Amino acid sequence: MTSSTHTPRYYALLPAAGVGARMAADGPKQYLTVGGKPMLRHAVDAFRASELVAHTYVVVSAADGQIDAVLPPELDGVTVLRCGGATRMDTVLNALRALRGVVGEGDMIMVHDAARPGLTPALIARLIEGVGDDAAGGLLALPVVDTVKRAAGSPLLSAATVPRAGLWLAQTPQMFSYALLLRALAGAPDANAITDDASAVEMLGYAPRLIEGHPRNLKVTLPADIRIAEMYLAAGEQG
Ligand SMILES: Nc1ccn([C@@H]2O[C@H](COP(=O)(O)OP(=O)(O)OP(=O)(O)O)[C@@H](O)[C@H]2O)c(=O)n1
Ligand SMILES: C[C@](O)(CO)[C@H](O)COP(=O)(O)O
Repeated sequence: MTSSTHTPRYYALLPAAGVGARMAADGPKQYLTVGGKPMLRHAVDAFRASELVAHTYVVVSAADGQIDAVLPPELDGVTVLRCGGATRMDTVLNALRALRGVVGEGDMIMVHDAARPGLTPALIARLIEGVGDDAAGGLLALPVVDTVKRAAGSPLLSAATVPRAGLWLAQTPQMFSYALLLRALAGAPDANAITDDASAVEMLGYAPRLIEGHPRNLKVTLPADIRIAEMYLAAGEQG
């Protein structure tokens, strides 16, 4: 699906209002130090280093007391929005509503987890190039390489093997036009069931492009992920 003669601008939007329950740290995981700086700062710096990105918006909760130390107000190219919601979807939707009239309807929004510190300008460029002018947008993702089991029972049993052909693991950034993403999230039935932006867009009948990402762009979810993220950051490969 292709459309439009409008030349879009590319914006980054980072939901950073989660509590990191699965990390079970002292505070929200986006502020944990990974490879020498806060996790969130790695993600923001990848967008700041990309010449393709017009501006970066970071969305935190109204009560957040740590953001100013990580992203000082004078930092170029970044604006903090204090409108985080109860779910990731709510956080992104609140930010899109706050940006109405600030970004154009046809401009492209790259939504990226604050908890993915391994993003690089090369991966951002790959997403933008891969999506091109496809009106359905697209996302970074990785093909599943392991054998996939369906679990059942207690104790857990391997009830079936799910064919992995055609299965991909969604990463971020996920990129859509402002208008499409707002329509998708505003119309989505259940914020708790929408774990990524692409799933809301799919519900409108669109099929976003899958662009191969890189393992270094993992989401830091569990404590053991910190070491893996640090390994990729130290290796320096751009993805
Ligand atoms: N209400 C929420 C929930 C999540 N997020 C953000 O969405 C991304 C998704 O990552 P995830 O691992 O789900 O983060 P948390 O919700 O913090 O983690 P958990 O589910 O373990 O609590 C993170 O950048 C997180 O800060 C958000 O902005 N607002
Ligand atoms: C958006 C995401 O990171 C894509 O993999 C993921 O869906 C976040 O979901 P989670 O269930 O909160 O980990």
